[in-house]
Amino acid sequence: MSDVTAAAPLRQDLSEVSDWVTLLKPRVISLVVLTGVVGLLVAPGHLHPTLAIAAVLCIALGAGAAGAINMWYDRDIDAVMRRTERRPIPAGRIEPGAALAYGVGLALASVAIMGLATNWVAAGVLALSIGFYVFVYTMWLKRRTSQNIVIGGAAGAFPPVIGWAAVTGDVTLMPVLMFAIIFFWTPPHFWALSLWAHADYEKVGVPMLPVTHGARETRKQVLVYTIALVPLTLLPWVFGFAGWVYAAAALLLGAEFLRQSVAVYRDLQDAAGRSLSNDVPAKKAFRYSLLYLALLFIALAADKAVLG
Ligand code: HEM
Ligand SMILES: CC(C)=CCC/C(C)=C/CC/C(C)=C/COP(=O)(O)OP(=O)(O)O
Repeated sequence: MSDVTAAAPLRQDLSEVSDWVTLLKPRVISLVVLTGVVGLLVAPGHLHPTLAIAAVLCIALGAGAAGAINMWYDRDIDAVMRRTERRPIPAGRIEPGAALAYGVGLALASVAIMGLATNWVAAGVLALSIGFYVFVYTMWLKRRTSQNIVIGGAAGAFPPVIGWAAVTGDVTLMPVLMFAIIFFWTPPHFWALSLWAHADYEKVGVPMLPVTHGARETRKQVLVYTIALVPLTLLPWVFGFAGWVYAAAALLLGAEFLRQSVAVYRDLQDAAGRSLSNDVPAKKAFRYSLLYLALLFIALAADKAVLG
């Protein structure tokens, strides 16, 4: 057998593995894991490093499992939307039933291992967030209301609470503040994206805000939530959970997020109605939203490392 023929099965195996990884929405998980790790780092107390690693893996697996079940449920609309048509299920590379079994199996395993490795409060919040993403967001609200991502978005706000609870076994004010920060960050994050991705959602009848209320209202809501978010991010400092390192970072990062959201609001390209697919301010704001949340949470951890 020539080298080229011998390499073909290996290439196929690797691409199959990569499809199973894609089902977990790995790029989204990276930020979920970052916020979960920061929850774990800023919590008072100590968790054995092996158990801390297990807890982080469980957050990643649980979030990934929920993503896989989301892709199983949404396979009909994913097949029609350009952004998602090449995903493993609509592209026919993974059987829907197999993806569902994989997602449910990983979800159960992640919750069980979290409970055994740390405590059942952390495991319970992990189960709640998986349930929120799968049942509340994906199955109930996503196709029914333009407020889908506001209410359902709570799912993505739980990871720092899970990280905190893995160390302390409780949920107090600081993890609630971290939850609130991600909760208010989600609408500008998603609605900025939806301004240029609205055609896909329109095509499949998913009632995202630009589809139901138009681009102008969406731009306003991006700004309104960013205005609410920035003072909220200062509360960990106000309540004494974080010091000046975090407060300075929150102010600087927030000022830039506000600047970007004002640019999204002021953009008049769609004065007549719809946004355009090359909506530059909205694309910039979406990309910045990812950097913003990452740096804000890194600042929280750095603040604790520097100031104790
Ligand atoms: C209901 C809440 C949310 C919705 C509807 C949403 C929706 C989306 C969508 C549609 C994308 C584009 C994905 C793609 O390229 O195909 C995206 C990207 C992303 N989201 Fe969200 N998101 C939500 C919450 C979150 C949360 C809570 C996090 C993490 C804390 C997060 C992290 C990310 C990341 C890291 C990306 C970039 C992925 C990439 O590079 O492809 N999202 N989001
Ligand atoms: C621990 C745990 C369970 C965390 C939850 C993780 C998380 C980030 C939830 C929010 C979700 C998200 C990426 C929604 C996009 O779904 P969509 O179906 O609207 O996007 P799509 O069209 O790209 O599939």
